[in-house]
Amino acid sequence: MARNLVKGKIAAQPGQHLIAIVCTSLDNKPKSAFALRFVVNALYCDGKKVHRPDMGASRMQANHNDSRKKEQVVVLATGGTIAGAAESATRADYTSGRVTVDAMIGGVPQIQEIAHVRGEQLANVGSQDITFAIMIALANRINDLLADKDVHGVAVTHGTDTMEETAYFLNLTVANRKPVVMTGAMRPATAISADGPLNLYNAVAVAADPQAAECGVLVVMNDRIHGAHSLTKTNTTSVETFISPINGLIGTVNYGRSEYFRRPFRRHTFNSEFSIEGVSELPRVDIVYACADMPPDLIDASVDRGARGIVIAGDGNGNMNAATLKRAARAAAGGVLIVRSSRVPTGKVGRNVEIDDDRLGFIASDELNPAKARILLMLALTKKRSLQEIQRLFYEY
Ligand SMILES: NC(=O)CC[C@H](N)C(=O)O
Repeated sequence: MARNLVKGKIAAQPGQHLIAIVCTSLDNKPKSAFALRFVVNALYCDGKKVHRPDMGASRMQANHNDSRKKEQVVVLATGGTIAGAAESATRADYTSGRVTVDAMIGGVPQIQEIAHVRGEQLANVGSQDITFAIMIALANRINDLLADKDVHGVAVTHGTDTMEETAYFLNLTVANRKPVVMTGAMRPATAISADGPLNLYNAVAVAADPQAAECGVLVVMNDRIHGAHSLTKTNTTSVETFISPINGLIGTVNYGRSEYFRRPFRRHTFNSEFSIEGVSELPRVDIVYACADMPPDLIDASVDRGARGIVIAGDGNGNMNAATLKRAARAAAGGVLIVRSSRVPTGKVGRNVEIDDDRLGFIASDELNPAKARILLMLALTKKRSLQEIQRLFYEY
């Protein structure tokens, strides 16, 4: 493939350092504006290479699937509403994980026009029943598949309830630059206006798109492309359920045509320091949800049950009442890792704001919600690490 180096595109924004992007054109002789595609290879900030490609530096061209050769994409199915079935097209009650991967792919024959697609059934459960054993099997299978030079990308179908947890787990444990794209549905396969088929079509299109490489694990739902670090589920039934409240969308995809706005800033996949090679189980970490006048002995219950870490879904900026704070401090002094996250869906939890983390030996979750903070802490605890090192992980991933 011809490589045409374009140097010195400037994308400075008010308040930012000047950033120059070195781009490689994938097409030496563009026939139209749409045929031009760029992959950002490296970013330079004040003359120094920035290893984590930035957010918002440039808006890339929309892709153009028609002019591209068909790539091989493997769909790994785990269940969820996308594979759900109801008694009728208008019933709200249904059962997740009824439709097989072959039936899902067969239901969208147009998908074979954008990629060579084949499926594998890894599980078939509602995502409330996803286990770490399934997540580990999924990460291992993705790592194996992506090591095959003929596989361009992987799409994973999954229930939406815990999709953000599996996405974040894979973001830390898949060690490859190729696209990994998760999708699901809010309406079962049998419903009027089921959203699963178009979501699957769009997810496969993104998994076949060279621009989706090095973005970490992406989630494609309802025409939006989210990053695993940022996205969260916000509505119990609506098709517009996922938002990325902290860092915003990675891009959009409309009938298979994607457009990218930014790249994830945090470390992931190919530059993650985590590995699940040889790991079959993870240490226990519990989540304790804070509320007014909460009973403090929930902390003791977790400690007594052998939790190696506790994530507090704190009020506001990771707060908890004085009685709980006392028990959490006692647990921390006994070697249990205490991470302060928040039950509030947006905003960071910073260190030493109303609680003296330095004195009590606590960790602040920074941008991670409780469910994702738990996953990071579980992976962090697979190896001996100091408090400072674990706090660093919360700033970097
Ligand atoms: N829309 C969905 O996928 C949520 C339903 C189901 N509980 C699941 O997570 O699999």
